[in-house]
Amino acid sequence: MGLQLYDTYSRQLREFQPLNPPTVGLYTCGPTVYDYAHIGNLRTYIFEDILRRVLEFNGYNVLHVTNITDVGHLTSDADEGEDKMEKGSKRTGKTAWEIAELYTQAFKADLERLNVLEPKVWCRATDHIQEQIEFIQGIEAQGFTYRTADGIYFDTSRLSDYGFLARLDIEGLQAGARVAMAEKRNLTDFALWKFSPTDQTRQMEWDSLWGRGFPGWHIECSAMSAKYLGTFFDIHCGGEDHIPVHHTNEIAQTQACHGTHLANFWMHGYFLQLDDAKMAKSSGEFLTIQRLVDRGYDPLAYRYFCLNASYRAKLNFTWQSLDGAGTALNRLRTISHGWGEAGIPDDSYIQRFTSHVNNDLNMPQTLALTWEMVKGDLPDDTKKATLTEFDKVLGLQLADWSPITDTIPEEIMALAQQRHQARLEKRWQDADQLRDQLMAAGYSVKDTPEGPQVNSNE
Ligand SMILES: Nc1ncnc2c1ncn2[C@@H]1O[C@H](COP(=O)(O)OP(=O)(O)OP(=O)(O)O)[C@@H](O)[C@H]1O
Ligand SMILES: [Zn+2]
Repeated sequence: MGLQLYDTYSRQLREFQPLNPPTVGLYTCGPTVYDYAHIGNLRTYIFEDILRRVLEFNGYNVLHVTNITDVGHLTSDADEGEDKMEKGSKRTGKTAWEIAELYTQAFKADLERLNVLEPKVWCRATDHIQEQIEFIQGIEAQGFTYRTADGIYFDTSRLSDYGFLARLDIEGLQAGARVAMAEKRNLTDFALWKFSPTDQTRQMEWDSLWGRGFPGWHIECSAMSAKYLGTFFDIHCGGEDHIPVHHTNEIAQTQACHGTHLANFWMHGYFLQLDDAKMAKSSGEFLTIQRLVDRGYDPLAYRYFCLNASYRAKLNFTWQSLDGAGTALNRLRTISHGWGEAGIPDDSYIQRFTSHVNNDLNMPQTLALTWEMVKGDLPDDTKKATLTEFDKVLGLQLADWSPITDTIPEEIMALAQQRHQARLEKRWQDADQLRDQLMAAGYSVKDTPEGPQVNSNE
Protein backbone atom coordinates (compact mmCIF):
# COMPACT_ATOMS: atom_id res chain seq x y z
CA MET A 1 0.00 0.00 0.00
CA GLY A 2 1.25 3.47 -0.86
CA LEU A 3 1.39 6.62 1.26
CA GLN A 4 -1.92 7.43 2.96
CA LEU A 5 -2.45 10.98 4.25
CA TYR A 6 -5.41 12.53 6.02
CA ASP A 7 -6.84 15.34 3.95
CA THR A 8 -8.81 17.92 5.94
CA TYR A 9 -10.56 19.12 2.78
CA SER A 10 -12.22 15.76 2.08
CA ARG A 11 -12.11 14.64 5.74
CA GLN A 12 -10.63 11.29 4.81
CA LEU A 13 -7.46 9.29 4.42
CA ARG A 14 -6.44 9.41 0.79
CA GLU A 15 -3.68 7.70 -1.12
CA PHE A 16 -1.09 10.31 -1.98
CA GLN A 17 -0.09 10.66 -5.62
CA PRO A 18 2.02 13.64 -6.70
CA LEU A 19 0.57 15.92 -9.37
CA ASN A 20 3.95 16.15 -11.14
CA PRO A 21 6.09 13.20 -10.05
CA PRO A 22 8.75 12.91 -8.79
CA THR A 23 8.37 16.45 -7.45
CA VAL A 24 6.02 17.26 -4.59
CA GLY A 25 5.04 20.88 -3.95
CA LEU A 26 4.69 21.50 -0.20
CA TYR A 27 3.69 24.83 1.31
CA THR A 28 3.83 25.28 5.08
CA CYS A 29 2.48 28.48 6.62
CA GLY A 30 5.31 30.13 8.50
CA PRO A 31 5.56 32.21 11.65
CA THR A 32 4.42 35.72 12.33
CA VAL A 33 7.75 37.14 13.42
CA TYR A 34 6.72 39.50 16.21
CA ASP A 35 8.06 37.35 19.03
CA TYR A 36 9.91 34.08 19.66
CA ALA A 37 8.15 30.89 18.61
CA HIS A 38 6.76 28.88 21.54
CA ILE A 39 7.10 25.10 21.65
CA GLY A 40 3.45 24.83 20.56
CA ASN A 41 4.21 26.59 17.27
CA LEU A 42 7.26 24.36 16.94
CA ARG A 43 5.17 21.19 17.34
CA THR A 44 3.51 22.12 14.05
CA TYR A 45 6.89 22.57 12.31
CA ILE A 46 8.07 19.20 13.66
CA PHE A 47 4.94 17.54 12.21
CA GLU A 48 5.59 19.22 8.85
CA ASP A 49 9.22 18.11 8.98
CA ILE A 50 8.14 14.50 9.54
CA LEU A 51 5.79 14.83 6.55
CA ARG A 52 8.61 16.16 4.39
CA ARG A 53 10.98 13.40 5.50
CA VAL A 54 8.34 10.71 4.84
CA LEU A 55 7.81 12.10 1.34
CA GLU A 56 11.57 12.01 0.75
CA PHE A 57 11.74 8.49 2.24
CA ASN A 58 9.21 7.52 -0.46
CA GLY A 59 11.61 8.82 -3.08
CA TYR A 60 9.94 12.13 -3.88
CA ASN A 61 11.77 15.35 -4.45
CA VAL A 62 10.05 17.85 -2.15
CA LEU A 63 9.89 21.48 -3.20
CA HIS A 64 9.19 22.88 0.26
CA VAL A 65 8.19 26.54 0.60
CA THR A 66 7.66 28.41 3.88
CA ASN A 67 6.57 32.01 4.23
CA ILE A 68 7.55 34.51 6.86
CA THR A 69 4.64 36.74 7.89
CA ASP A 70 6.24 40.08 8.60
CA VAL A 71 3.26 42.34 7.92
CA GLY A 72 -0.53 42.35 8.00
CA HIS A 73 -1.39 39.74 10.67
CA LEU A 74 -3.67 41.64 13.03
CA THR A 75 -4.17 40.75 16.69
CA SER A 76 -7.59 39.35 15.82
CA ASP A 77 -7.66 36.87 12.93
CA ALA A 78 -10.82 38.71 11.81
CA ASP A 79 -9.02 41.81 10.50
CA GLU A 80 -9.39 43.85 13.64
CA GLY A 81 -6.97 45.25 16.16
CA GLU A 82 -3.37 46.19 15.76
CA ASP A 83 -0.82 44.72 13.34
CA LYS A 84 1.16 42.17 15.41
CA MET A 85 4.42 43.56 14.00
CA GLU A 86 3.66 47.16 15.01
CA LYS A 87 2.61 45.88 18.44
CA GLY A 88 5.86 43.91 18.79
CA SER A 89 7.74 47.05 17.80
CA LYS A 90 6.14 49.03 20.66
CA ARG A 91 6.82 46.21 23.12
CA THR A 92 10.53 46.00 22.30
CA GLY A 93 11.35 49.59 21.34
CA LYS A 94 12.81 48.31 18.03
CA THR A 95 11.44 49.03 14.56
CA ALA A 96 9.03 46.56 12.95
CA TRP A 97 11.77 45.78 10.39
CA GLU A 98 14.29 45.09 13.15
CA ILE A 99 12.04 42.71 15.05
CA ALA A 100 11.12 40.91 11.81
CA GLU A 101 14.82 40.22 11.25
CA LEU A 102 15.53 39.32 14.87
CA TYR A 103 12.66 36.83 15.25
CA THR A 104 13.16 35.34 11.78
CA GLN A 105 16.74 34.47 12.72
CA ALA A 106 15.64 33.16 16.12
CA PHE A 107 13.00 30.98 14.42
CA LYS A 108 15.51 29.53 11.98
CA ALA A 109 17.90 28.79 14.85
CA ASP A 110 15.10 26.98 16.74
CA LEU A 111 14.36 24.83 13.68
CA GLU A 112 18.01 23.93 13.38
CA ARG A 113 18.19 22.91 17.04
CA LEU A 114 15.18 20.64 16.45
CA ASN A 115 16.81 19.18 13.32
CA VAL A 116 13.92 20.42 11.18
CA LEU A 117 15.06 20.49 7.54
CA GLU A 118 15.22 23.94 6.00
CA PRO A 119 12.63 24.69 3.32
CA LYS A 120 14.03 25.03 -0.19
CA VAL A 121 12.38 28.47 -0.42
CA TRP A 122 11.83 31.00 2.36
CA CYS A 123 9.61 33.86 1.27
CA ARG A 124 8.89 37.04 3.19
CA ALA A 125 5.53 38.79 2.77
CA THR A 126 7.20 42.20 2.56
CA ASP A 127 9.38 41.03 -0.34
CA HIS A 128 6.27 40.13 -2.35
CA ILE A 129 4.04 43.19 -2.12
CA GLN A 130 3.81 43.51 -5.91
CA GLU A 131 2.73 39.86 -6.31
CA GLN A 132 0.06 40.39 -3.65
CA ILE A 133 -1.23 43.55 -5.33
CA GLU A 134 -1.45 41.72 -8.65
CA PHE A 135 -3.29 38.82 -7.02
CA ILE A 136 -5.84 41.24 -5.51
CA GLN A 137 -6.27 42.81 -8.95
CA GLY A 138 -7.03 39.34 -10.31
CA ILE A 139 -9.71 38.81 -7.64
CA GLU A 140 -11.07 42.29 -8.35
CA ALA A 141 -11.27 41.55 -12.07
CA GLN A 142 -13.49 38.54 -11.28
CA GLY A 143 -15.85 40.83 -9.31
CA PHE A 144 -15.23 39.43 -5.81
CA THR A 145 -14.15 42.64 -4.05
CA TYR A 146 -15.69 45.79 -2.60
CA ARG A 147 -14.32 48.88 -0.97
CA THR A 148 -15.02 50.18 2.55
CA ALA A 149 -13.58 53.16 4.42
CA ASP A 150 -10.71 51.02 5.73
CA GLY A 151 -9.84 48.71 2.88
CA ILE A 152 -10.61 46.40 -0.02
CA TYR A 153 -12.62 43.37 1.11
CA PHE A 154 -13.39 39.93 -0.28
CA ASP A 155 -17.12 39.25 -0.69
CA THR A 156 -17.45 35.70 0.59
CA SER A 157 -21.15 35.46 -0.36
CA ARG A 158 -20.06 35.26 -4.00
CA LEU A 159 -18.63 31.76 -3.51
CA SER A 160 -21.26 29.05 -3.12
CA ASP A 161 -18.90 26.76 -1.21
CA TYR A 162 -17.07 29.35 0.90
CA GLY A 163 -15.96 27.70 4.17
CA PHE A 164 -16.07 24.12 2.83
CA LEU A 165 -12.64 23.29 4.29
CA ALA A 166 -13.89 24.05 7.81
CA ARG A 167 -17.47 22.92 7.10
CA LEU A 168 -18.52 26.40 8.28
CA ASP A 169 -22.17 26.88 9.07
CA ILE A 170 -22.43 30.35 7.53
CA GLU A 171 -26.09 30.94 8.41
CA GLY A 172 -25.52 29.87 12.00
CA LEU A 173 -22.50 32.15 12.23
CA GLN A 174 -24.42 35.16 10.90
CA ALA A 175 -27.32 34.50 13.26
CA GLY A 176 -25.09 34.23 16.33
CA ALA A 177 -22.84 37.14 15.39
CA ARG A 178 -21.87 39.42 18.26
CA VAL A 179 -19.16 41.45 16.55
CA ALA A 180 -19.64 44.82 14.87
CA MET A 181 -19.52 44.42 11.10
CA ALA A 182 -18.72 48.08 10.32
CA GLU A 183 -19.09 48.27 6.56
CA LYS A 184 -18.45 44.58 5.95
CA ARG A 185 -21.25 42.99 3.97
CA ASN A 186 -20.92 39.53 5.43
CA LEU A 187 -19.48 38.37 8.72
CA THR A 188 -16.95 36.14 6.99
CA ASP A 189 -15.69 38.81 4.54
CA PHE A 190 -12.03 39.64 5.04
CA ALA A 191 -9.54 42.32 4.07
CA LEU A 192 -7.33 41.95 1.01
CA TRP A 193 -5.79 45.39 1.37
CA LYS A 194 -6.04 47.68 4.41
CA PHE A 195 -5.61 51.44 4.16
CA SER A 196 -3.11 53.11 6.45
CA PRO A 197 -4.92 55.11 9.13
CA THR A 198 -5.12 58.82 8.20
CA ASP A 199 -4.19 60.01 11.69
CA GLN A 200 -0.99 57.99 12.17
CA THR A 201 1.87 56.67 10.06
CA ARG A 202 2.65 53.01 9.92
CA GLN A 203 6.18 51.66 9.76
CA MET A 204 5.22 49.21 7.03
CA GLU A 205 3.07 50.62 4.24
CA TRP A 206 3.09 50.75 0.46
CA ASP A 207 1.37 52.61 -2.38
CA SER A 208 -1.23 50.77 -4.40
CA LEU A 209 -3.91 51.64 -6.90
CA TRP A 210 -6.45 51.56 -4.05
CA GLY A 211 -4.49 53.85 -1.72
CA ARG A 212 -1.54 53.66 0.66
CA GLY A 213 -1.70 50.68 2.99
CA PHE A 214 -0.70 47.09 3.51
CA PRO A 215 -1.87 43.62 2.46
CA GLY A 216 -4.31 41.52 4.51
CA TRP A 217 -2.80 38.48 6.20
CA HIS A 218 -4.21 35.75 3.93
CA ILE A 219 -3.25 37.12 0.52
CA GLU A 220 0.48 36.54 1.01
CA CYS A 221 0.05 32.76 1.09
CA SER A 222 -2.16 32.63 -2.03
CA ALA A 223 0.21 34.93 -3.92
CA MET A 224 3.52 33.40 -2.85
CA SER A 225 2.42 29.76 -3.17
CA ALA A 226 1.20 30.57 -6.71
CA LYS A 227 4.57 32.12 -7.51
CA TYR A 228 6.72 29.24 -6.24
CA LEU A 229 4.44 26.20 -6.63
CA GLY A 230 1.72 27.12 -9.11
CA THR A 231 -1.99 27.67 -8.52
CA PHE A 232 -2.73 24.02 -7.70
CA PHE A 233 -0.03 22.09 -5.93
CA ASP A 234 0.30 18.96 -3.80
CA ILE A 235 0.14 19.69 -0.06
CA HIS A 236 -0.61 22.73 2.09
CA CYS A 237 -0.09 22.58 5.87
CA GLY A 238 -0.49 24.55 9.06
CA GLY A 239 -1.80 24.29 12.61
CA GLU A 240 -5.45 23.38 13.28
CA ASP A 241 -6.32 27.02 14.06
CA HIS A 242 -5.75 27.83 10.39
CA ILE A 243 -8.67 25.68 9.23
CA PRO A 244 -11.63 28.05 9.84
CA VAL A 245 -10.07 31.40 8.91
CA HIS A 246 -6.63 31.58 7.33
CA HIS A 247 -6.77 28.53 5.06
CA THR A 248 -10.47 29.00 4.35
CA ASN A 249 -9.65 32.49 3.09
CA GLU A 250 -6.58 31.40 1.15
CA ILE A 251 -8.80 28.91 -0.69
CA ALA A 252 -11.46 31.58 -1.37
CA GLN A 253 -8.88 33.94 -2.87
CA THR A 254 -7.33 31.34 -5.14
CA GLN A 255 -10.73 29.98 -6.14
CA ALA A 256 -11.85 33.49 -7.13
CA CYS A 257 -8.69 34.23 -9.08
CA HIS A 258 -7.70 30.84 -10.53
CA GLY A 259 -10.65 28.53 -9.96
CA THR A 260 -8.76 25.92 -7.90
CA HIS A 261 -8.92 25.06 -4.21
CA LEU A 262 -5.18 25.70 -4.08
CA ALA A 263 -3.83 22.36 -2.87
CA ASN A 264 -4.65 18.72 -3.53
CA PHE A 265 -4.13 17.81 0.16
CA TRP A 266 -4.73 20.02 3.21
CA MET A 267 -3.03 18.79 6.36
CA HIS A 268 -3.20 20.22 9.88
CA GLY A 269 -1.21 19.67 13.04
CA TYR A 270 -3.14 19.65 16.30
CA PHE A 271 -2.31 21.82 19.28
CA LEU A 272 0.23 21.42 21.97
CA GLN A 273 -1.63 22.18 25.16
CA LEU A 274 -0.59 23.32 28.58
CA ASP A 275 -3.00 22.36 31.37
CA ASP A 276 -5.54 21.32 28.72
CA ALA A 277 -5.57 24.73 27.01
CA LYS A 278 -3.88 25.77 23.74
CA MET A 279 -0.35 26.94 24.29
CA ALA A 280 -0.31 30.55 23.07
CA LYS A 281 1.93 33.57 23.23
CA SER A 282 -0.72 35.56 25.04
CA SER A 283 -1.66 33.06 27.74
CA GLY A 284 -0.05 30.65 30.17
CA GLU A 285 3.67 30.05 30.46
CA PHE A 286 5.54 31.15 27.32
CA LEU A 287 7.83 28.19 26.76
CA THR A 288 10.50 28.55 24.11
CA ILE A 289 13.24 26.14 23.06
CA GLN A 290 15.71 28.41 24.82
CA ARG A 291 13.73 28.02 28.08
CA LEU A 292 14.04 24.25 27.75
CA VAL A 293 17.78 24.53 27.08
CA ASP A 294 18.19 26.85 30.09
CA ARG A 295 16.57 24.16 32.19
CA GLY A 296 19.10 21.62 30.94
CA TYR A 297 17.01 19.89 28.25
CA ASP A 298 18.27 18.86 24.84
CA PRO A 299 16.02 20.35 22.09
CA LEU A 300 15.92 16.88 20.49
CA ALA A 301 14.25 15.55 23.64
CA TYR A 302 11.38 17.87 22.73
CA ARG A 303 11.36 16.45 19.20
CA TYR A 304 11.23 12.92 20.65
CA PHE A 305 8.40 14.03 22.98
CA CYS A 306 6.37 15.19 19.94
CA LEU A 307 6.90 11.84 18.18
CA ASN A 308 5.00 10.11 20.99
CA ALA A 309 1.67 11.40 19.65
CA SER A 310 -0.13 11.41 16.34
CA TYR A 311 -0.01 14.84 14.72
CA ARG A 312 -3.81 14.65 14.57
CA ALA A 313 -4.22 14.48 18.35
CA LYS A 314 -3.83 17.28 20.83
CA LEU A 315 -0.81 16.77 23.05
CA ASN A 316 -0.48 17.93 26.64
CA PHE A 317 2.91 19.25 27.68
CA THR A 318 4.29 18.22 31.08
CA TRP A 319 7.86 18.39 32.36
CA GLN A 320 7.53 14.79 33.46
CA SER A 321 6.84 13.58 29.93
CA LEU A 322 9.69 15.71 28.60
CA ASP A 323 11.95 13.99 31.15
CA GLY A 324 10.68 10.63 29.91
CA ALA A 325 11.40 11.58 26.30
CA GLY A 326 14.91 12.78 27.22
CA THR A 327 15.67 9.50 29.01
CA ALA A 328 14.38 7.40 26.10
CA LEU A 329 16.41 9.45 23.61
CA ASN A 330 19.59 9.06 25.64
CA ARG A 331 19.05 5.30 25.92
CA LEU A 332 18.62 5.10 22.17
CA ARG A 333 21.78 7.12 21.66
CA THR A 334 23.91 5.11 24.05
CA ILE A 335 22.68 1.72 22.87
CA SER A 336 23.12 2.52 19.18
CA HIS A 337 26.54 4.08 19.76
CA GLY A 338 27.60 0.80 21.39
CA TRP A 339 26.74 -1.17 18.23
CA GLY A 340 29.78 0.13 16.35
CA GLU A 341 29.86 0.26 12.55
CA ALA A 342 26.73 -0.14 10.40
CA GLY A 343 26.17 -3.15 8.13
CA ILE A 344 23.14 -3.67 5.89
CA PRO A 345 19.61 -2.71 6.99
CA ASP A 346 17.09 -5.46 7.73
CA ASP A 347 14.53 -5.66 4.91
CA SER A 348 11.63 -6.88 6.95
CA TYR A 349 11.98 -4.08 9.54
CA ILE A 350 12.35 -1.49 6.78
CA GLN A 351 9.10 -2.76 5.24
CA ARG A 352 7.24 -2.58 8.54
CA PHE A 353 8.70 0.87 9.18
CA THR A 354 7.56 2.05 5.74
CA SER A 355 4.05 0.80 6.33
CA HIS A 356 3.86 2.68 9.68
CA VAL A 357 5.19 6.00 8.39
CA ASN A 358 3.01 5.67 5.29
CA ASN A 359 -0.01 5.13 7.51
CA ASP A 360 -0.61 8.88 7.86
CA LEU A 361 2.76 9.43 9.60
CA ASN A 362 1.99 7.13 12.51
CA MET A 363 4.87 8.07 14.81
CA PRO A 364 3.70 6.27 17.99
CA GLN A 365 3.66 2.98 16.03
CA THR A 366 6.99 3.88 14.46
CA LEU A 367 8.62 4.52 17.84
CA ALA A 368 7.23 1.24 19.20
CA LEU A 369 8.70 -0.58 16.20
CA THR A 370 12.02 1.18 16.72
CA TRP A 371 12.26 -0.14 20.29
CA GLU A 372 11.17 -3.62 19.21
CA MET A 373 14.05 -3.64 16.72
CA VAL A 374 16.54 -2.15 19.21
CA LYS A 375 15.71 -4.77 21.84
CA GLY A 376 15.47 -7.63 19.31
CA ASP A 377 18.13 -10.16 18.36
CA LEU A 378 19.43 -8.91 15.02
CA PRO A 379 23.24 -8.60 14.80
CA ASP A 380 24.50 -5.21 16.04
CA ASP A 381 25.69 -4.00 12.65
CA THR A 382 22.28 -4.78 11.10
CA LYS A 383 20.54 -2.94 13.93
CA LYS A 384 22.81 0.04 13.43
CA ALA A 385 22.10 0.21 9.70
CA THR A 386 18.35 -0.28 10.22
CA LEU A 387 18.17 2.45 12.86
CA THR A 388 20.15 4.80 10.63
CA GLU A 389 17.46 4.30 7.96
CA PHE A 390 14.69 4.91 10.51
CA ASP A 391 16.43 8.08 11.63
CA LYS A 392 16.05 9.60 8.17
CA VAL A 393 12.43 10.10 9.23
CA LEU A 394 12.74 10.34 13.03
CA GLY A 395 15.40 13.04 12.65
CA LEU A 396 17.02 12.41 16.04
CA GLN A 397 20.58 12.80 14.70
CA LEU A 398 21.54 9.46 16.20
CA ALA A 399 24.57 8.95 13.95
CA ASP A 400 26.05 12.30 15.00
CA TRP A 401 25.92 11.52 18.69
CA SER A 402 28.82 10.29 20.78
CA PRO A 403 29.42 10.25 24.53
CA ILE A 404 31.26 13.31 25.84
CA THR A 405 34.36 11.30 26.80
CA ASP A 406 34.76 10.26 23.17
CA THR A 407 35.58 13.84 22.31
CA ILE A 408 38.70 13.79 24.56
CA PRO A 409 41.70 13.42 22.25
CA GLU A 410 43.80 10.26 22.52
CA GLU A 411 47.00 12.06 23.58
CA ILE A 412 45.12 13.63 26.50
CA MET A 413 43.78 10.22 27.56
CA ALA A 414 47.37 8.90 27.33
CA LEU A 415 48.64 11.67 29.64
CA ALA A 416 45.87 10.86 32.12
CA GLN A 417 46.85 7.20 32.01
CA GLN A 418 50.55 8.04 32.63
CA ARG A 419 49.52 10.17 35.60
CA HIS A 420 47.41 7.32 36.94
CA GLN A 421 50.39 4.99 36.65
CA ALA A 422 52.68 7.54 38.38
CA ARG A 423 50.19 7.76 41.25
CA LEU A 424 50.03 3.97 41.58
CA GLU A 425 53.83 3.96 41.79
CA LYS A 426 53.71 6.86 44.27
CA ARG A 427 55.79 9.09 41.95
CA TRP A 428 53.93 12.15 43.25
CA GLN A 429 56.11 14.76 41.54
CA ASP A 430 55.62 13.13 38.14
CA ALA A 431 51.89 12.82 38.80
CA ASP A 432 51.61 16.55 39.65
CA GLN A 433 53.62 17.54 36.60
CA LEU A 434 51.36 15.44 34.34
CA ARG A 435 48.27 17.02 35.94
CA ASP A 436 49.70 20.49 35.20
CA GLN A 437 50.24 19.44 31.60
CA LEU A 438 46.60 18.34 31.34
CA MET A 439 45.41 21.61 32.92
CA ALA A 440 47.48 23.63 30.43
CA ALA A 441 45.83 21.71 27.58
CA GLY A 442 42.39 22.64 28.95
CA TYR A 443 41.45 19.43 30.80
CA SER A 444 40.87 18.50 34.39
CA VAL A 445 41.20 15.05 35.86
CA LYS A 446 39.28 13.47 38.71
CA ASP A 447 40.35 10.25 40.42
CA THR A 448 37.42 7.87 40.74
CA PRO A 449 37.26 4.21 41.88
CA GLU A 450 36.90 3.28 38.17
CA GLY A 451 40.11 5.15 37.30
CA PRO A 452 40.84 8.70 36.13
CA GLN A 453 37.93 10.70 34.67
CA VAL A 454 38.94 13.43 32.22
CA ASN A 455 36.76 16.45 31.52
CA SER A 456 37.21 19.35 29.16
CA ASN A 457 37.27 22.73 30.98
CA GLU A 458 35.36 24.46 28.17
N1 LIG B 1 -0.37 25.53 20.66
C1 LIG B 1 -0.05 25.26 19.42
N2 LIG B 1 0.26 23.99 19.06
C2 LIG B 1 0.60 23.68 17.79
N3 LIG B 1 0.68 24.59 16.79
C3 LIG B 1 0.38 25.87 17.09
C4 LIG B 1 0.00 26.28 18.40
N4 LIG B 1 -0.24 27.62 18.37
C5 LIG B 1 -0.01 28.04 17.10
N5 LIG B 1 0.35 26.99 16.32
C6 LIG B 1 0.74 26.99 14.89
O1 LIG B 1 2.02 27.62 14.82
C7 LIG B 1 2.22 28.16 13.52
C8 LIG B 1 2.79 29.55 13.59
O2 LIG B 1 1.80 30.45 13.96
P1 LIG B 1 2.06 31.98 14.27
O3 LIG B 1 3.50 32.33 14.23
O4 LIG B 1 1.09 32.77 13.46
O5 LIG B 1 1.71 31.97 15.80
P2 LIG B 1 0.57 32.70 16.54
O6 LIG B 1 -0.75 32.26 15.94
O7 LIG B 1 0.89 34.13 16.63
O8 LIG B 1 0.76 32.02 17.95
P3 LIG B 1 -0.20 32.26 19.18
O9 LIG B 1 -1.56 31.77 18.70
O10 LIG B 1 0.40 31.44 20.24
O11 LIG B 1 -0.16 33.72 19.48
C9 LIG B 1 0.87 28.06 12.82
O12 LIG B 1 0.87 26.97 11.92
C10 LIG B 1 -0.11 27.82 13.95
O13 LIG B 1 -1.24 27.11 13.52
ZN1 LIG C 1 -0.63 30.86 5.24
